[in-house]
Amino acid sequence: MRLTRLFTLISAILALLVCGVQGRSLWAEWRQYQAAEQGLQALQLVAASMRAAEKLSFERGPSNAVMGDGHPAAPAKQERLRTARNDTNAALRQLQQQLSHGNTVPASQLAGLELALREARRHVDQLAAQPPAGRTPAQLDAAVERMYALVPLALDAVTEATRASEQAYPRITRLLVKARLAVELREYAGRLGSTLTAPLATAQALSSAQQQRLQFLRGRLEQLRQLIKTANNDADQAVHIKAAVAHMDSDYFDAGQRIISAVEQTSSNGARDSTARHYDMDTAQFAQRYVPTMAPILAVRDALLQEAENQARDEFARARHELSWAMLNGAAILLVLVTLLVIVRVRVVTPLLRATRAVVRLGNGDYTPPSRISRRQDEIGDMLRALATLRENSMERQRLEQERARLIEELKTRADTDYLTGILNRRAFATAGNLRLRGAHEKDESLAVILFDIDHFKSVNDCYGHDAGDQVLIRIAEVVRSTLRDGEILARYGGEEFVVMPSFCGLEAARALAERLRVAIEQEPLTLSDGYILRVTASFGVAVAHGPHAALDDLFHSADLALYRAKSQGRNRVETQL
Ligand SMILES: Nc1nc2c(ncn2[C@@H]2O[C@H](COP(=O)(O)OP(=O)(O)OP(=O)(O)O)[C@@H](O)[C@H]2O)c(=O)[nH]1
Repeated sequence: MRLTRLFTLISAILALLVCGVQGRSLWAEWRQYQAAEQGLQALQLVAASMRAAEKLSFERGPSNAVMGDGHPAAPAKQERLRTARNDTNAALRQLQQQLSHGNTVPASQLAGLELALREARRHVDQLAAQPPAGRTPAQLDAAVERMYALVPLALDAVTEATRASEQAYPRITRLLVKARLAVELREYAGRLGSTLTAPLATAQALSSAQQQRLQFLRGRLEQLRQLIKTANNDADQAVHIKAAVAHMDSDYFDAGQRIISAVEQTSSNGARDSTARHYDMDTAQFAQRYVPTMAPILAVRDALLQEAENQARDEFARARHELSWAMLNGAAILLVLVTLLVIVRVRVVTPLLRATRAVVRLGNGDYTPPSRISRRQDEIGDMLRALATLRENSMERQRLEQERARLIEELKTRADTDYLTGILNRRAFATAGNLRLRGAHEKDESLAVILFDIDHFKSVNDCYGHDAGDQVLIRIAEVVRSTLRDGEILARYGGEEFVVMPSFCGLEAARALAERLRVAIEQEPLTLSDGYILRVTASFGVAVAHGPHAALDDLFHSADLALYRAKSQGRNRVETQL
């Protein structure tokens, strides 16, 4: 696999892994954050339902007052009932709104409560519309019971919501339970007071059923009080909760209960149940004194709810904080990863690839210099510099090899070339001659050799100097060369002696060529460097070889004999072998 592809693959896998881990952790934090948000909403819902329950509890007092009054009831009592109902309606509306905003509890759960409330109010209004004599105790009890049943309905409507907030914030479960216990306590305290309403209104002693009810309610109240006071965790021992509980103890369980006991005492003072009792207060005065003592119970509820809300808000803030951190953390890790990958790519992979390409180019003999020289001080920089050195060395080696080849070629040329005239020397001619002789054998052709020698050359040297002799030799070679055609070999055989090997031909053709050369030399005026013009002649010996056994030396020997004859017969002539 190519390095770039491997790097891309590794980068992708790493990015996926990191994104996966970060995404998982972010998802968990997000779920926690959402649960905390929902739990907070549910908690507010619980508080709203408890306040609605409180208003329903309050409504009972004015309802009882109207049912216990004449017909029509006193306007002040009617007004109090209207206000209480409006308060209840407002509290229920608020609860309804919160239910419809939050997703935790369907708003339809309030429908049962609203139906029961309408029914309870209808009964209250029906009884109030009748003259007091027409209101039977059973009807009154039924109306009161209907009102009693409303509070649990209100509390039950948000049971689901309570669970949601408990799930989100398990630590505050006890606080919510105790807040609900406080609501119940307030409810039972109200019922305790209501139990005395009839005896006070009729100035009668408490019936035994009423006394039993009082005992039951007192027991229940004490039970609830102890449950609220039980220390479950640090949260419900918060200072303001303890202060609220202490206030409830002194105001309700002390002062409030004394009011109840006083009424009870007066009731039990008479000899017979049927005897009229002279209570120190009527129902209104009783309510005026007793109802305020119940207020601290709701203060306990509020303190518990407040503490629960504080803790929930802390948890929510913590969840939000954790989520922000997780997001920040994830972004930072991704940023670091991307930066690292970019650094590795830019600082390692790309230079490596560039170096690889450069090495491949070097291997192919391409010595194109790099676009820029690396100034890096790390290992990659060392490698790139080593590569530059390798390139320079390779270039130098190539240059040396080219020089060597050129020198070899030059040496080869020099070894085959006559230093003075530039034509082939005797050695090269022997090589070429033997080659051609073989060709002649193969083609069954004749091969001729023309040997010629400048006449009286010694006197040229003697008269004009050795340099002039050299110039004559050079010019003679030029003249002969220009006379010959391609394929006809010319060489300097030694001293002032030259040899020509024409293309495959017979003796006559060779003789004719020798004659042409003789005439060309004879007719060429040779101008020396100092201005002298010389004319020289040459004598020619021609020999021909044919057949498979011909040898170059024999051929030369024959030509030499012919040349000798030409010299001896007067020079400037052509002689052929005999
Ligand atoms: N300048 C010069 N002279 C050379 C060279 N090679 C040989 N010679 C001279 O050529 C001369 C040859 O002389 P000889 O062999 O006596 O022949 P010749 O004077 O040409 O007389 P014939 O051949 O009999 O006509 C000698 O003086 C050599 O020194 C050379 O490369 N340059």
